Amino acid sequence: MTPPPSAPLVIAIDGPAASGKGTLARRLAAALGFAHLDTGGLYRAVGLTLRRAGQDPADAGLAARAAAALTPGDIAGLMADPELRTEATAQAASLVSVVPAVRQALLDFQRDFAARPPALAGGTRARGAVLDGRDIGTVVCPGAQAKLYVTATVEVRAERRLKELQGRGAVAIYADVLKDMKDRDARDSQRAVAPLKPAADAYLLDTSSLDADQAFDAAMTFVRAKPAFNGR
Ligand SMILES: Nc1ncnc2c1ncn2[C@@H]1O[C@H](COP(=O)(O)OP(=O)(O)OP(=O)(O)O)[C@@H](O)[C@H]1O
Ligand SMILES: Nc1ccn([C@@H]2O[C@H](COP(=O)(O)O)[C@@H](O)[C@H]2O)c(=O)n1
Repeated sequence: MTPPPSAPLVIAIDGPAASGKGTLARRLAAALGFAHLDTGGLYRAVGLTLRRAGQDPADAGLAARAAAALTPGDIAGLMADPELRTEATAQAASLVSVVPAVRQALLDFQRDFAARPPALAGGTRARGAVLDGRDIGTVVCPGAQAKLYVTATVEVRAERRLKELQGRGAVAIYADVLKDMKDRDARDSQRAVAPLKPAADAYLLDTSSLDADQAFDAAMTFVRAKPAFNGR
């Protein structure tokens, strides 16, 4: 008889904006044959929905209603929308993310992804899931087999975001990007529910002086040393 497929492994990656967690999460997922979920995209989807409707993302009631109404189909569409990646949408996401009912509405989607990761491109079964965000190791997947907290100085992160925005043809000024990043860091780490913070058992990875390859190598060494990942 064929043994049942083993439960998917989960890697939780948290950290502040532009620390490189998304880049790292995508690379780890590709290397391990895992599915990847950018959970920031979910909060951005709520923020963008409100902006498009001309509604204030700081209005807790409207934000909660928008989050509860989002279907998986809406999420897939919004995740592919270029406007999801703008700084205005990032700020809207940060505003809606302080609302407990918004976080609750998005929790099942994230936990379901971790428990039943979707098939990879080509239809291959994913052997696990990598989720990146702010509260994955602490709230969404506290039982994750590997947890990383990726960080970098705010100045380095603002430089990275500036380059990224300019690379996309956006007009951006370093001082504005730095200020937005500081505002978002403060709101994300000081909110009452699920604030940005490392899980007690997370591996702290400061990428301030690491390039993306070096960050990936360090993360892979950490993950492979975890008993659950032996042989992967
Ligand atoms: N170690 C690194 N060194 C230099 N640049 C990096 C590194 N990691 C990622 N980058 C670049 O920095 C930018 C931000 O990276 P990324 O999107 O992975 O960050 P993030 O933490 O997921 O941000 P956000 O939370 O805002 O989505 C991207 O342009 C990416 O290519
Ligand atoms: N698990 C998460 C992920 C994100 N947020 C909020 O969304 C904002 C945008 O996230 P990005 O990763 O795309 O930058 C972020 O600033 C947080 O406010 C969250 O609360 N929890």
